[in-house]
Amino acid sequence: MSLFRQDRIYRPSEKIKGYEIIRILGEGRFGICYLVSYGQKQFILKQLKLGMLKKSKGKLRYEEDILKELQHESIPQFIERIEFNDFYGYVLEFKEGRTFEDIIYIDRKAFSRDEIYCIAWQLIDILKYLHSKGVVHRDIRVPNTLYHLEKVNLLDFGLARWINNRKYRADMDFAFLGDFLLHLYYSSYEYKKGRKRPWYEELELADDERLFLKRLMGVEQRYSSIVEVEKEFHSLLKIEGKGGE
Ligand SMILES: Nc1ncnc2c1ncn2[C@@H]1O[C@H](COP(=O)(O)OP(=O)(O)OP(=O)(O)O)[C@@H](O)[C@H]1O
Repeated sequence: MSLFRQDRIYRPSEKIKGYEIIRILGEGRFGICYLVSYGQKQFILKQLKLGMLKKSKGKLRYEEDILKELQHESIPQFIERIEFNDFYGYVLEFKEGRTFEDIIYIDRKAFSRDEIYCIAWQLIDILKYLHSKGVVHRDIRVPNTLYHLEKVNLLDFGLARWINNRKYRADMDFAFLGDFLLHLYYSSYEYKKGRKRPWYEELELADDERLFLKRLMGVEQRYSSIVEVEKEFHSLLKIEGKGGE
């Protein structure tokens, strides 16, 4: 998809309202994501493509509207909107870390069970916060999550919506969480020749762990709320002796 006529890509060392471009981090269908600096600090600047902004009839504004309402240490803070003639974008807090996608598929890190439980715990905490604020993320995936010093950060609220219990339900996040955790489990899996089996047969999982994942994924009765997910996860920690209360 080419840029709309007025869209301009900014180059390193150019400035936008005092923010100096360091480099482009990514270009999606809807925008360009820059790493920028202001004084000594680094930030993220998201430039929305003007053509898409028109076509999407407001949908591109959800990330901005939603991030403005959130305050959580694992979610980038909204800093400010920047708008002038042919530019529409916003500045976000820069979060440290590599994406789980890079850690799993480039670094080839094999996550231990303890690490997986610690990551799951943090993601459940983030989801509990989001759902309590009336937000469903709908895109918790390995390229949208950063890991730094054992802390998880959740990015990319482009598909996030206000929960309305019709089209946008909180439980939509559970299958994403389940699928995300499966990527972590598979990071240490040794593939064997032969017939491909479903994950719940292939992975070596304790019964309760398997049921927990199946319920997240909707293979068994889906959890009704993040509070229920948290409760079940808590009992799992106790059963597995991972230090839960
Ligand atoms: N707040 C942030 N802190 C640090 N890095 C970030 C932040 N936001 C985005 N990034 C980095 O920039 C990359 C691109 O960001 P993002 O996924 O939001 O935009 P995009 O790739 O242009 O959009 P999309 O993935 O929706 O097409 C991410 O993979 C991440 O590495």
